[in-house]
Amino acid sequence: MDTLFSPVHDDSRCADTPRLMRELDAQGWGLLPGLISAEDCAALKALWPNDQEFRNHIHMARHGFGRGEYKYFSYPLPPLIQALRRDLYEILAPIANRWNAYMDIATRYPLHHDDFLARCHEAGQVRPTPLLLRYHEGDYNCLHQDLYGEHVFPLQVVMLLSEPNEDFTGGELVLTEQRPRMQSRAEVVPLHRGDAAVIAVHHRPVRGVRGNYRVTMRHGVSPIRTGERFSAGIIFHDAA
Ligand SMILES: O=C(O)CCC(=O)C(=O)O
Ligand SMILES: [Fe+2]
Repeated sequence: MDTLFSPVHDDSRCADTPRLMRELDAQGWGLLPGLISAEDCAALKALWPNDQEFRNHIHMARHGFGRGEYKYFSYPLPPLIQALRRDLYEILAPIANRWNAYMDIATRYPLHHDDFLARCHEAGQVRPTPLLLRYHEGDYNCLHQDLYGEHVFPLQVVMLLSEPNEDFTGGELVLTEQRPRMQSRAEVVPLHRGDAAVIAVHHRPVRGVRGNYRVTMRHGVSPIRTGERFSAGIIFHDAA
């Protein structure tokens, strides 16, 4: 899985960082097309039955989260997930800091993930949050926010590991945003296998006539109509 490094370190990918920033600022989410290879998608899916890779197995229906399953990885994370979590954090921390400045939130994020994790761990948020998700026909993921304690990194990454219209139909990643005193707006994120979306965890800044204001974001997955859909999530804060 060492090949997993290449996308983030590839120059063409780095050159896309300004585009990612523009997308995030304009809509609260942005794409990282082809972040991981088809082989890496297959390797991640193949981890599903390996219980020693995971700390917890959640059946979403039992908690009212929707229908389908997910598993939180344990430490040490698989090398690909570990590398992506560290490298993507470094790309996203400056954006997160700018967003907090726009939203008048005092918190600033260190530029390296290890330092941010140390902050989480000191506060008792020590459990790893990256996860692998599996959905079958009829499964779905209710709109939610991945908050796991006081410390929150405001951006997260969702990687699609299956190919729409080949491996599954339906099952779209859906984002909603709720603006003060307005009705909610929904958007579908177009992903192919190997693509990732960077999404806001709970808030994003929107420029208004009287300055910036805070919009509440949620994400979920629409029902899978046919087939099997795998995804993986990278959340940068750890859980209490
Ligand atoms: O399956 C998906 O696309 C969404 C997964 C999710 O909720 C997450 O990674 O936090
Ligand atoms: Fe989520």
